[in-house]
Amino acid sequence: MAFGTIKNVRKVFSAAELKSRSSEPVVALDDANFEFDEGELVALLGPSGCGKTTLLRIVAGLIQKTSGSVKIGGREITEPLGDYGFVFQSPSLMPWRTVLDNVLFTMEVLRRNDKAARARAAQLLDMVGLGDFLRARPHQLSGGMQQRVALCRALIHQPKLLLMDEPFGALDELTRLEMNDLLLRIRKEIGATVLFVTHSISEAVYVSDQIIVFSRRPARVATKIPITLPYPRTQRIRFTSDFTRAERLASEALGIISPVEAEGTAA
Ligand SMILES: Nc1ncnc2c1ncn2[C@@H]1O[C@H](COP(=O)(O)OP(=O)(O)OP(=O)(O)O)[C@@H](O)[C@H]1O
Repeated sequence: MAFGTIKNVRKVFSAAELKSRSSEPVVALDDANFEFDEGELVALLGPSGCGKTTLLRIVAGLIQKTSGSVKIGGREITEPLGDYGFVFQSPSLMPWRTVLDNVLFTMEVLRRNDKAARARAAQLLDMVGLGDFLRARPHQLSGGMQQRVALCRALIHQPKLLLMDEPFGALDELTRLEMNDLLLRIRKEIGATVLFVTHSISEAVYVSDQIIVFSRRPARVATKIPITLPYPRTQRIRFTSDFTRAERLASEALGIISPVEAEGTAA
């Protein structure tokens, strides 16, 4: 049985939720359907405003769906899911706290900030290459380093599910490539299941096992693209025909190129 099942999920933001009397309801998601296995990394790709963030928030139980079913680990999500980590586009670190204490924040909220938690935080920070920055403050770190701290904060309580909302979207390209490799390495070591929202076709192909391509709002799943590129993946894989084929399929699904054009290009 699949670890996660998204079935006929629809989300309409009512005029009341929009906090404006004159607003029309917004259909953010219309009949989203897909499944994923435990340990899988699923990239969610789609045009801006098509409801990707909304879907992550529904999966986390932070907002209610209008209809449909979301099951994680066999359980229907009707309230905030305890066992998940969330990484946003902005690292949102607390500037007055050290790197270590930012990571431990999750454990404070869970009232599990003990010696073992501190040891794990230090171990995670070491794993992402920040072992020498435990006592640093966020302003002393680059954007990529701050996002590594945010990743450790999301993983400190060993969640089964990691939700990532354009986590590397604000980084320069080289840092982003590095973070893609870091994500692949961390995921191998930790074994979490990941739902990963991105706007980047090549990032989606590089990091994922499956790409779910959404149509324009109201979003439906346009295509599911299995990514069968072998592991371990290194940047060189971007220059293989299997990689460019997956990019082409995603570009077609997004309507960036037509299938006919794509055939012409390939010839
Ligand atoms: N809390 C909310 N109240 C009302 N409407 C909302 C709310 N959150 C999202 N929406 C609307 O739902 C639609 C989908 O938004 P969402 O942020 O999920 O899209 P997205 O695909 O993540 O976009 P992007 O890629 O630009 O981040 C948008 O039209 C947005 O205005």
